[in-house]
Amino acid sequence: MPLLGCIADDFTGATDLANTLVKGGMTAVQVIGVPTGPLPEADAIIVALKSRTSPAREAVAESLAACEALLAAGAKQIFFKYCSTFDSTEAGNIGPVADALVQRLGCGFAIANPAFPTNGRTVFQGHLFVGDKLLNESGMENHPLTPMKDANLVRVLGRQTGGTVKLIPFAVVEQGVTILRHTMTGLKESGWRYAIVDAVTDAHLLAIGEAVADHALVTGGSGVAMGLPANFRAKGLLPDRGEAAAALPPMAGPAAVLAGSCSRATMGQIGYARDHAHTLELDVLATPDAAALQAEALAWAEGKLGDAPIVIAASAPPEKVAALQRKLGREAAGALVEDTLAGIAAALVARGVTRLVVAGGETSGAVVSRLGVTALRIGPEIDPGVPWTYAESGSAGGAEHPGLHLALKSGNFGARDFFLKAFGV
Ligand SMILES: Nc1ncnc2c1ncn2[C@@H]1O[C@H](COP(=O)(O)OP(=O)(O)O)[C@@H](O)[C@H]1O
Ligand SMILES: O=C(O)[C@@H](O)C(=O)COP(=O)(O)O
Repeated sequence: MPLLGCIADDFTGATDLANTLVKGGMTAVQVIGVPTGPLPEADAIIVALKSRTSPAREAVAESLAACEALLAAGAKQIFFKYCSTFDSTEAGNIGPVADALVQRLGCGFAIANPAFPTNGRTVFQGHLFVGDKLLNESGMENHPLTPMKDANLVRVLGRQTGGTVKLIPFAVVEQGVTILRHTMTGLKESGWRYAIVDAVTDAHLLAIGEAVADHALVTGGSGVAMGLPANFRAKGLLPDRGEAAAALPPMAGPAAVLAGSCSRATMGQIGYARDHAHTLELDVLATPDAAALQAEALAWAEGKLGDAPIVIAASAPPEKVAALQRKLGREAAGALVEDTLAGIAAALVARGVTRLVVAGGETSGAVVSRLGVTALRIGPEIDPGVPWTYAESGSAGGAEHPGLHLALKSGNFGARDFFLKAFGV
């Protein structure tokens, strides 16, 4: 029976959250899509949806279905995971999904906290910073699907929800768990639906995590989940599992990286790979045709597969992304690139690739879905927020595989040498 039931709005976000929970000593399994059968055994189940950019009604329906499955399995607390850069549009989906979960759980109130200080995301006076930049000056204002043009999260969430949003400021958070707990209870009793909670350090997140021990619903990034394993341990529900929580089968076999993220960190990682690995950069604008791009990539990969990773990227700078979007429309442009990379992934697995890094949340959703993977066990962390995961043997995109190691890298996570470091190169 899972202790914590999680609903993540994209696949990299799900592994990021799972990674935090595993580091806190919980076993975690990431389930792909709304579960239809019995859930695997784990302390935390993370249902990975691709709902960040889908129409709000679909995102709500899928999230509620996931919530039902987690509650039916016995989950004691529900966590709604979204991006540490609060990726969303004016229409949602953070507000609509959170509203639906608050209503389903009958809890009236939930915190909203995307902070992840280790990766430079902090919230101060309700404003989200990425490093020393406000969110809307961090590059996220150019995101292909969810451009973030306002750093004031009280305002951003306020536009997406039918409820009300209040700030719990730094000065309150600094006072620690007891004051935080009272403040949250007070807000709930006064009819506020959400509190954006400031957090600048891990110590703040641990205090917030402890203060929400008895909340039916917690919403946020993976950072605020840091404090949750200790709550279950304090209640005598979680044994000390130590490093065993992150054990995966040994890794071997041909390696590849597929990048569909246009975020700054990924663009830097592609730049590094250019000098250190076989790297192909697809020009989607010149050839906006999935079949042709796949044929180009597979012909290029011929004879290059081995222990050192090959890197195939569709990523492009903002002006090229904008040009493709003008030509095809925003959604169709994203879908074309996702379809291209998903097809390449399936073909590479059919050619024996068993270790795969995918850069980008939407991209990971497309790739993992095409591979037909249904569950990922979470293993050791490569860089903050990005663990190796393992999918049991099965058939991926029509080809049998002996088990796949996958690392789903959030667009903006990872050091510059991530694509090689992940494989120990
Ligand atoms: N060259 C390109 N032109 C237009 N869109 C692109 C291009 N390369 C990637 N994309 C799209 O940009 C989106 C990036 O989103 P995602 O994979 O979630 O990355 P991130 O993790 O950085 O948010 C995807 O839908 C992807 O298909
Ligand atoms: O919280 C985060 O930043 C990540 O877990 C996440 O959700 C990233 O999404 P993508 O940038 O779309 O990969």
